[in-house]
Amino acid sequence: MWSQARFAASRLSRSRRLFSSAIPGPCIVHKRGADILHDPWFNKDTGFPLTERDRLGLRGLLPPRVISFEQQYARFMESYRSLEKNTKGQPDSIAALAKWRILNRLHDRNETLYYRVLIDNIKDFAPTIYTPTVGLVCQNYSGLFRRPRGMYFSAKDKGEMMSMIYNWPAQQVDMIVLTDGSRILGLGDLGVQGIGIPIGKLDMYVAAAGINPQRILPVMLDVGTNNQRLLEDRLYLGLRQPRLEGEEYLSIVDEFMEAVFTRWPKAIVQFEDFQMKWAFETLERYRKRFCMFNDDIQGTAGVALAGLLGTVRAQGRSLADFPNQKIVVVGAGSAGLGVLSMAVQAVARMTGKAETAARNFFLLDKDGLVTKERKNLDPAAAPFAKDPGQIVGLREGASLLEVVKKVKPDVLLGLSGVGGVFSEEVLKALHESDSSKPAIFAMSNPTMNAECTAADAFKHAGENIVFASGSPFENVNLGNGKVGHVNQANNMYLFPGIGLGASISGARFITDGMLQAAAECLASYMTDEEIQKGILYPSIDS
Ligand SMILES: NC(=O)C1=CN([C@@H]2O[C@H](COP(=O)(O)OP(=O)(O)OC[C@H]3O[C@@H](n4cnc5c(N)ncnc54)[C@H](O)[C@@H]3O)[C@@H](O)[C@H]2O)C=CC1
Ligand SMILES: CC(=O)C(=O)O
Ligand SMILES: [Mg+2]
Repeated sequence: MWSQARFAASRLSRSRRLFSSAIPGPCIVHKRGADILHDPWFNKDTGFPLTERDRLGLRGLLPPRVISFEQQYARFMESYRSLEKNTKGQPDSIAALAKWRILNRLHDRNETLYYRVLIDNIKDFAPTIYTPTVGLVCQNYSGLFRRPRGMYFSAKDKGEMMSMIYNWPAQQVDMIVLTDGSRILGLGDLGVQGIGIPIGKLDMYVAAAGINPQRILPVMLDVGTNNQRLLEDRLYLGLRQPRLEGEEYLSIVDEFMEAVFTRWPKAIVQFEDFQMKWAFETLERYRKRFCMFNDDIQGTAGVALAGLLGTVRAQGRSLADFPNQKIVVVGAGSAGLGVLSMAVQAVARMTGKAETAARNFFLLDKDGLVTKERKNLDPAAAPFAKDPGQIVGLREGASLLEVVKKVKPDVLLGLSGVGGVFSEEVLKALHESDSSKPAIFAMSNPTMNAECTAADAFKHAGENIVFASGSPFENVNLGNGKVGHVNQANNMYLFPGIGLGASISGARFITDGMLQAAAECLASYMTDEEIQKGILYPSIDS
């Protein structure tokens, strides 16, 4: 079991790792003078000691006083705290963007200080650099853009990518997060503006897995957008054309993958926020050729499975009881289907019966309960479609309320991207479920797209629930000193470890077995005491 001592040891080794890889021993800077001050990888601002100022041609380019790293750190945190105070009472989006701006400016100026600040305050800053604020940043990216970060490959670069990849200044890249911007969180197609997601994900790699920030690369593959508002926006920074489709689309992704693995054969590519059809197709196309994975399908599934196993324990049942859990999954997209596939594999392993492994799982999409009677049934959803004979009292397309009333599930898990679909009626119906401790996973992002809020879940489904959401909510005060614990069921608990594990083991491919091991490992961190309090995942700052 995970003890305090191990926590402390792991934090220590993580920070050592960060410093040993982020600031490699004999770090040779090939730049001089002002070029160094304008390079966030090497810039120390006023922190350059006098000897370095002489050696690097910086004398006279900085005010004379040398400010230590610790003083710079304290000064930044002071500015941040005063900004926090000054934006209190302002609309949430204004305050959130102000916090993002101050962090982003530091990121653009001095990465060493930025990552130190981020790692030490990850719990406070994750909602800014990651969900929910990163969603707002993507929505407004063309207006917020000041300095480029990462690489942009567009449909106009066809035939050029092999040479373009050598424009990236780092000799070595370990982790790439790639998006085509087609399904950014629950916000839909944001085209080139989706670059904010790879940037935020890679910040988590540095903060949580100690990956060297000079060896990460956020990438936007701009194949156009079908977002009319963006196409009409004269300040939009991406290609103003409809998305490429079919073979034209795939040839762009193929060319990118070939270019990346030619220059960096040991890199790992994480596919992120691709619309469902391309998420599945690219995973199948590349997973046996390159070291890659799809975070929305596979990372999310691992985190959800860890939470589902924790839920069984929270109900006071043995893990062997997992196959008997009745689970309703709302959302048949890349994330929902990824979760179901992994949960079904887990049940099949436990029972040895693959044919009946999906028996207790129910899948709904925007047209309601998915059954074998569904016209144009998506092949990816077919393994989870119910046989009409199996669901007495329910029909094809039954509403969520009907399903919850009839099935009386142990778990209601949302990956629909639709805010509020776990309505008051649905939550009250769950209150009547058979389960000793029903669980609600409102996993869609950002906050406004969550299937329900934490407060509504505890209010309508009762205090005896387990609650998790994709974006953070505050714990809920239930009165009489009782607290409704809010978990953050987000793939951020797994992807940094998947990338780090694949990288340091030199894995050539990322297999289902590795993802399953990651999920089980995450679940095993939790003590019985925590699980009894409804805590399913470790605290973010650990
Ligand atoms: N917490 C986490 O770690 C993660 C959360 N997500 C979130 O999950 C959401 C969905 O992501 P994807 O599966 O990739 O999207 P997707 O677009 O592939 O799938 C969305 C699914 O929801 C269904 N849906 C839409 N309206 C519905 C309604 N009213 N009732 C029931 N189902 C409805 C659609 O039919 C579709 O099957 C997004 O908001 C995303 O942010 C995704 C990955 C990880
Ligand atoms: C967390 C995440 O990957 C998503 O919402 O898409
Ligand atoms: Mg995602």
